Amino acid sequence: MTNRIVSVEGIARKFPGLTVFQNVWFGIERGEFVCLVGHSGCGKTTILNILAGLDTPSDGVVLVDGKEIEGPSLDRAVIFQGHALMPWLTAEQNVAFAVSCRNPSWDKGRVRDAAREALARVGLTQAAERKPSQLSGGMKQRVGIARALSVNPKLLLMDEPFSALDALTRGSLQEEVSRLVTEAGQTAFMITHDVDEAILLADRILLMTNGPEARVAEVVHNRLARPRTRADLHHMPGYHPLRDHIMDFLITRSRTLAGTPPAGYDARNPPVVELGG
Ligand SMILES: Nc1ncnc2c1ncn2[C@@H]1O[C@H](COP(=O)(O)OP(=O)(O)OP(=O)(O)O)[C@@H](O)[C@H]1O
Repeated sequence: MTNRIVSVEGIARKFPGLTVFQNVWFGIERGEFVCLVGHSGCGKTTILNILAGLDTPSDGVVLVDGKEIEGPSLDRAVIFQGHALMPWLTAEQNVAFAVSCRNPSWDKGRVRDAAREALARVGLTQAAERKPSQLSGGMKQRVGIARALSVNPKLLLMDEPFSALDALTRGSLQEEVSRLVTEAGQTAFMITHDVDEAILLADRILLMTNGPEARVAEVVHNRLARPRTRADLHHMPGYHPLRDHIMDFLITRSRTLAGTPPAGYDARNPPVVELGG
């Protein structure tokens, strides 16, 4: 008996004259962190949007807790690349808005306390009264993280959440998300272009071939021990073969494997590679 929370079953996304991806199957276990890696245009954002309920597959279905997705839901919170905060509300009000949508019966005081607690978890207590225009890029993204986690989603979805940030801020936020997600046992799905980010955060990394007609070519199980920190990552036994494998995929195999699948390829069970342990 598995503890599968998300089941992606044979999805495709087609536009007139373009099949972006097809026959994509994967699952996400409860408490698992899954990263999707692939080149621009293979359909990563489209897959995330389908999981969010913002887009629908042309073929196939996505089940969350056994039920087909029917649209956006607070069960599936998204952290976008641009923070998507409401500019006229303070940091606390932005989070409080999500908390009150999730818990319509809560009074103002309870909502405010929950919003403050969520901001405290990302180190933003002092900035609660500031509007987004008075916050740095990293702080805005922290508010986005606090807002997403404040609704206790079944699934946290992240579309390159750190890519617009400078390297230092990116590194500290990656570690913070890693800590928060681990502490909460939060199930997460993230798109990234940053191989070290995927290695730092993910339990499993899905490698997609180049589009059009992209597919999940391979699933890498990341066996590196936790906790992981950016500073230690490249000293950990097993890190280099893991990184080399993903880099080799992105540089060469994502292209050479594109198009017709190799003999024996089973889209429901793409090859699994265990690395890092
Ligand atoms: N409404 C649309 N009509 C036609 N083509 C579309 C539409 N939306 C997306 N596409 C195409 O689908 C493909 C996949 O887009 P998507 O944004 O999912 O890719 P991606 O892998 O996330 O890329 P990136 O890494 O650059 O964000 C692209 O070729 C894009 O042009």
